[in-house]
Amino acid sequence: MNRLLLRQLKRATQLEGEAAVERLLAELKLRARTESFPSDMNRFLLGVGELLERVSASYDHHERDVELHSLSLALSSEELEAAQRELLRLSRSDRMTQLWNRGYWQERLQEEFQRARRFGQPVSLLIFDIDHFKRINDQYGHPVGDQVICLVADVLRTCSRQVDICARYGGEEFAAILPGTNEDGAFHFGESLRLKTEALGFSAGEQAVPFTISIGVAELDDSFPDAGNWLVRADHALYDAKRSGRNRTCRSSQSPR
Ligand SMILES: Nc1nc2c(ncn2[C@@H]2O[C@H](COP(=O)(O)OP(=O)(O)OP(=O)(O)O)[C@@H](O)[C@H]2O)c(=O)[nH]1
Repeated sequence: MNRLLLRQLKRATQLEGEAAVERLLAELKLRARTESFPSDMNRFLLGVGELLERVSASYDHHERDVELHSLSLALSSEELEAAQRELLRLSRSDRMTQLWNRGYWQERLQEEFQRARRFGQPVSLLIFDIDHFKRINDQYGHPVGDQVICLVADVLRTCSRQVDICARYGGEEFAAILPGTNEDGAFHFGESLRLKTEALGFSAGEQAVPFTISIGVAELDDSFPDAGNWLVRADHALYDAKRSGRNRTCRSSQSPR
């Protein structure tokens, strides 16, 4: 409604906005019914009253429309944000196991390296792979190999803490960053993963499919120049575990440098 009219209304009724319009309507209706008003004036006032009511109803209707549209806009922006979050999660996940993928894990490795250097907290790396996995594929077929990969991923997921950053590093190889964990803790975690995996007892049809994992752990220490070197140290420990007979956990600190 135009501002001049609203100002006049306020002056006449001592009220503002909707309350002022309502007071005016009530007043018009009352006066239009009194005998002292000439009948054509009555009709005119009733007409003005109806017009004002219609304008006010249509205003309410539009206001409701605006509210509904704002609500649906808010909803669609929420849906958009949820879709973006889901896309981001997918771009960071490994399709087969739902663990983090190698690319995202490597980003986190850099971050955790910087964080540990900055705050001096212990942090360890754990790398492991399934022993003689090629034989599992060759003997039982690729789909069984895939199932074994998923079972090992489940063991890793269920044994790890919420703060641990676990990934399928590639093929049958896995990696985990363990914040706040020293080498003893990482070794202990590795051993529990290894024993749980060994005890899984998976079978393909009638045939039991035994499988084990070999693990290397490395706690970050001041002598590692960068995150890449830290990874190499854990990899060396994994290599030691393979070389010394598989199905075991080896520590980087005990690897020949
Ligand atoms: N089923 C399946 N096989 C895979 C996948 N990714 C890699 N592989 C296979 O995993 C096997 C890994 O073989 P190797 O690197 O020789 O290792 P390994 O046989 O486990 O031997 P060690 O590690 O020395 O104990 C290869 O045959 C790959 O084809 C996958 O997603 N699914």
